[in-house]
Amino acid sequence: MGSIPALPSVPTVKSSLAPEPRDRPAAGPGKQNNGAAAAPRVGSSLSAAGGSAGVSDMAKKKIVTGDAGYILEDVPHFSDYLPNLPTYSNPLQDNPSYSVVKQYFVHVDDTVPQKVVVHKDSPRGVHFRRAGPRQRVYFEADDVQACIVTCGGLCPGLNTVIREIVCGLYHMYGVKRVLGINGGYRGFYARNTVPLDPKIVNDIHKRGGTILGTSRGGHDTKKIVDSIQDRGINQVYIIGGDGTQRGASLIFEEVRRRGLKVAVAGIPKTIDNDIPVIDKSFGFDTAVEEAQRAINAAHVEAESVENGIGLVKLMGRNSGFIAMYATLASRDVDCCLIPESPFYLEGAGGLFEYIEKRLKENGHMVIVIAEGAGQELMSQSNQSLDNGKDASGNKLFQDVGLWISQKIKDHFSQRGKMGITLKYIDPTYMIRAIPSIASDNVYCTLLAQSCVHGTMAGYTGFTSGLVNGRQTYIPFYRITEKQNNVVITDRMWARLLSSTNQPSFWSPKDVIEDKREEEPPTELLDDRSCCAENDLVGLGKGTG
Ligand SMILES: Nc1ncnc2c1ncn2[C@@H]1O[C@H](COP(=O)(O)OP(=O)(O)O)[C@@H](O)[C@H]1O
Ligand SMILES: O=P(O)(O)OC[C@H]1O[C@](O)(COP(=O)(O)O)[C@@H](O)[C@@H]1O
Ligand SMILES: [Mg+2]
Repeated sequence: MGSIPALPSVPTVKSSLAPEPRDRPAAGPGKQNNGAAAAPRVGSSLSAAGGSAGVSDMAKKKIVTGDAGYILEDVPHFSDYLPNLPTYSNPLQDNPSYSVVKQYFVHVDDTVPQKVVVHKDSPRGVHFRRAGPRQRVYFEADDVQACIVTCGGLCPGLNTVIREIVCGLYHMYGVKRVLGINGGYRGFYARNTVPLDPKIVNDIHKRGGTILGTSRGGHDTKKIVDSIQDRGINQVYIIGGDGTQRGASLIFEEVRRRGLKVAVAGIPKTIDNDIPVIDKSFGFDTAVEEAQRAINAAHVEAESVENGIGLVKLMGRNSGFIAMYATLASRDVDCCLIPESPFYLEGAGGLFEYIEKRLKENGHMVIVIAEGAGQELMSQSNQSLDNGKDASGNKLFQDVGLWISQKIKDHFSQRGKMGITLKYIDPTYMIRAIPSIASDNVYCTLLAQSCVHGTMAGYTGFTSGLVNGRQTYIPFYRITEKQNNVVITDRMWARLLSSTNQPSFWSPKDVIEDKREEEPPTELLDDRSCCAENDLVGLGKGTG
């Protein structure tokens, strides 16, 4: 964490766990009731945020420390760089739907722990600011000009998030002016905008894709912030994955450098579930559900012929979560191959040996492979193949499904080997393009509403995300500094191995080396207990 200089003006205060009274008086003139002031000890680390690409020294960490090793990785707030802004009472307190809710406003000291499994003497550890409505807001409804942009690859639920931002702003805060930015980041400066209101977005959650369009590449910070200024935009909602959040961080820094009262907020999107810290990304459950259809088809094809093999490729560039969860859910899969678990084809303990064994035992088998699996094997066997990068700089992969199908066919066509029939199914874009299922729709709604509450309350430079079942505000650098990957020395991968009976392709020595991992990844289903009062009970949580 490095040394955290204490700010002399902020007294050391013990956190109170008492709920914030509903009728707590408004902050007086010149005071902002934004939560940061109640923090025990606040520091600002001057180190580059996480050192990740695209995040400069300006992205200062806002760290608050407290007793017993408590650390709050806080998010920026207008009051950090725009002193004495006026605040207003939250219109939700007069909203008939919400005004009856007991303790509707989030207590200024509420934070959410990153780790919920602790030992008696372990430090309290890292926390994130709890998301939700605050008593005081930094915008009057008529002054808000919001905009929404979607970037990167498609993901089920994008339209739901758009819908719920528009409806949340409109119905909860009375905000009427919301613009859609067309075609991703480059839309800020190269395309026309579209006005959005609850009527226009009413049915869009039933459609796949994004009504705003999306793109890769085209992030030009200066042009984007110029456009934000020219259009009088003061709330920017950016929906996208790791690359998008890096871009959002740069926009936030430039906005702050120019001293603009513009809230920049991200909503994490990735079908691959490769974003760290958060419990899971929206659209993931939909993807796992839809993958079942492809796996079922592969299974039907395989079991209908002698020595049938059904092979399904699923998305997952660097993280094999979809493949792992689709496999665990299906129970028809005999082998799951993911980028995090290197495998080999020939010889003892290799894939070919396992296929032969499985076919002899069962007469057919199903293999699921994530698109990023086996890339090193492919480049070894054909070193000249380099597919280059996409417009965002993401490495483009060769089709591992086609490659491995051919390898398996070649192997079993050798003299003396058993004859096989292999059917290869690539449902990847079909999975990505469908509308989100019900549970993802609820999740999208909470993410969008949390984001709206945060920007209205003057927070900026944050991503809204679910941490241990609670909605939180997470600083951009925590989202972009690393990737969420399947940890193959965790219980979840062991569960998969025991359900498929596939070889681990690992020697005990490899496993010992991998145990040097510092921090466990976020997992959708793990052994963490689920508290009854969770913001989203049951979502992504199971007993394992
Ligand atoms: N390091 C970066 N700095 C600024 N913008 C970035 C960066 N990486 C990606 N972007 C922009 O974010 C958008 C989406 O990125 P991409 O990697 O394609 O998808 P995702 O956000 O889903 O990971 C693109 O418009 C791209 O230009
Ligand atoms: O063909 P495209 O649209 O460039 O995207 C393919 C990639 O997009 C993904 O769905 C992930 O996209 P993001 O990084 O945008 O979330 C990968 O699974 C896949 O490799
Ligand atoms: Mg990405």
